[in-house]
Amino acid sequence: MNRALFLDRDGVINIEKNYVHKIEEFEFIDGIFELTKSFQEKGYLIIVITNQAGIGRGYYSEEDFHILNDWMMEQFKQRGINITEVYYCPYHPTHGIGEYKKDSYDRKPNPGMILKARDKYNINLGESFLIGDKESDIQAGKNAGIENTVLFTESNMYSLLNLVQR
Ligand SMILES: O=P(O)(O)OC[C@@H](O)[C@H]1O[C@H](OP(=O)(O)O)[C@@H](O)[C@@H](O)[C@@H]1O
Ligand SMILES: [Mg+2]
Ligand SMILES: [Zn+2]
Repeated sequence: MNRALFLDRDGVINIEKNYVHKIEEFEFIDGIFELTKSFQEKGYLIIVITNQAGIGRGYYSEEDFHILNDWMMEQFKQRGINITEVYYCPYHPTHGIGEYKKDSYDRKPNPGMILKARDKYNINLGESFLIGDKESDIQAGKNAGIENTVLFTESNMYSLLNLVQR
């Protein structure tokens, strides 16, 4: 079985600026490359799980998301870090427009995205980690059965480097 580091995107990989959807808006958070590299070196898969209701709200398109996402994955790849997969949920239960107005099992705090990754990559959630910037991220982890959850604030990204040694 595999172990994974599940990462929220906005507020953990990049600075949260409300519905970031353009490359020029995207600012990596200090320490995220070191953190993901240290987990990768310990054999963890790096998997991103992100609510992207900005799509459902009509602020940007799925195409916009994929352009930014491809660019983001390339930045990690250039530093020798492999993001196994990025799961995203475009739906919003009340503010979604048309087909995007939906109460989705994938939308955090629901665990849908984590469970899809578990099944596809044979992940032992009990030995995995999740880092999020919101309580709903942590709840999604708990709802999926991940015990090692970390609510991230700017101050402690580097302190997370020793998470794995323990
Ligand atoms: O990677 P994340 O942190 O799951 O992405 C969060 C953003 O999609 C978006 O989330 C929230 O919007 P909704 O309530 O889901 O519409 C807000 O916190 C926005 O500020 C975030 O940018
Ligand atoms: Mg976030
Ligand atoms: Zn725009």
